[in-house]
Amino acid sequence: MRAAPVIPVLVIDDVATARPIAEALVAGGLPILEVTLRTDCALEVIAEMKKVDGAIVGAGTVLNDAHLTSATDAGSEFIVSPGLTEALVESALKHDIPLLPGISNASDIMRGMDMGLHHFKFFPAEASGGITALKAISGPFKDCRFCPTGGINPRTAGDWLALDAVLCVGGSWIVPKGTRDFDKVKQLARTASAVKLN
Ligand SMILES: O=C(O)C(=O)C[C@H](O)[C@H](O)COP(=O)(O)O
Repeated sequence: MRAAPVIPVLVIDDVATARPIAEALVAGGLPILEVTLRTDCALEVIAEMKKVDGAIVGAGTVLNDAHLTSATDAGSEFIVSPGLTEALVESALKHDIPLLPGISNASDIMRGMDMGLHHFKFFPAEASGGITALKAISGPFKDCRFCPTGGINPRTAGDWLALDAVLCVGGSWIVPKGTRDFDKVKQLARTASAVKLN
């Protein structure tokens, strides 16, 4: 979560674009890549992106033990989920892989803490009340850190990153769905990696 200010959330449906997209993101200063399991070829995309020097590739949209197992087998180095279940945490412990589960209220955080977690994705960040909500929710949990994701854009990323409780943000804006414009991806990554704290 500290390796880059922005984690690109990727929805890739053409394996042929996996490597050039990963190369563009790494060259643009965003080495942490979250490949969502939202497309049929996502596991192949993870394996392809892992071949790129400097890329740290994980799987997103991981909902259960079966997803986590196949994502780990494909070479994922971390796991992101929109929510938090005991089964998923147990699966991550079994596979000894870092897990960033989604939370959107105090009870979710407390369940996570009961299982030894202190780092969470705040999802869906804007729809859950935005910065005001995260400030209020994170108040009682001084040791917890967050990666807000969902509805964040280049104009608001700096506002989120300025919060002490926020280590990084996630977002899909860096790689528009279906893009083959890899120079543009590099440019968007450069801008995101240099985001100024507002
Ligand atoms: O697929 C998942 O596991 C998710 O949790 C959803 C993604 O994180 C958001 O869809 C990204 O949000 P946007 O940047 O607003 O597009």
